[in-house]
Amino acid sequence: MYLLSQTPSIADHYLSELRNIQVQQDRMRFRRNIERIGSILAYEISKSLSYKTEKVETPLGTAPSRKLLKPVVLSTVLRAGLPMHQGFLSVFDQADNAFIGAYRGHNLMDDEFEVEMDYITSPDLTGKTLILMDPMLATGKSMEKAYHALLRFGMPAQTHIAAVLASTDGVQYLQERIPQCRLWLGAIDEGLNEQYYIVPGLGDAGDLSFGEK
Ligand SMILES: O=P(O)(O)OC[C@H]1O[C@H](OP(=O)(O)OP(=O)(O)O)[C@H](O)[C@@H]1O
Ligand SMILES: O=c1cc[nH]c(=O)[nH]1
Ligand SMILES: [Mg+2]
Repeated sequence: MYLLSQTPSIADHYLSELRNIQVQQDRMRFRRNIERIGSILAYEISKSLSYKTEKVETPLGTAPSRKLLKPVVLSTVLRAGLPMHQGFLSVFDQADNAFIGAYRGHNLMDDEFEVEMDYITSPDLTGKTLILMDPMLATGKSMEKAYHALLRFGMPAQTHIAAVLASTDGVQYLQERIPQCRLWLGAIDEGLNEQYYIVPGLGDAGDLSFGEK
């Protein structure tokens, strides 16, 4: 597991703004900060990927260079994932893209919820590098369900899962159920409240980005 907050950086400043109840009223800044952390995580993931070496022709000669070995597919859970997706896409600009419509459907009988999925689209994933992202990893149910739903589009060579903010429970949930996926996280908070929101967290990332549902 990679944890961005382990090393102090400008990403901490972006995360502090994301959490701040006053600053987060500025929806554009909120989306932009999610996007910026997305780009940083994308860069960190890029260091773990494989590259082929080839020569590139410059106006003055030829230079050795590296190119990504395998195609990357960026996959995002709607809605809150959209700004993060944009941040990843600015790094992996040639990537193909997958989208999953998922939301927490509440069971009226108790406080539990099931993740409802009503839309999924993806290119063939066979042999590719899949990066699945969602800014919030709370219980981990959305991410796990999204991953398994994506497998019907083919088995990726490797899967990376990225989140801006995760809960300890969510991390454990994914590590137990899909240990083959590598986790890339901005920060981890200890708590989950009765509604399964991350505490102290930042609130509802989808609502803060796009307005209340
Ligand atoms: O780890 P989990 O417990 O599954 O929770 C995380 C999910 O919950 C949020 O989505 P939400 O249902 O609020 O939808 P939204 O993005 O449309 O706001 C968030 O964006 C994740 O997708
Ligand atoms: O804390 C949380 C949990 C799920 N979704 C969010 O947006 N925030
Ligand atoms: Mg939401």
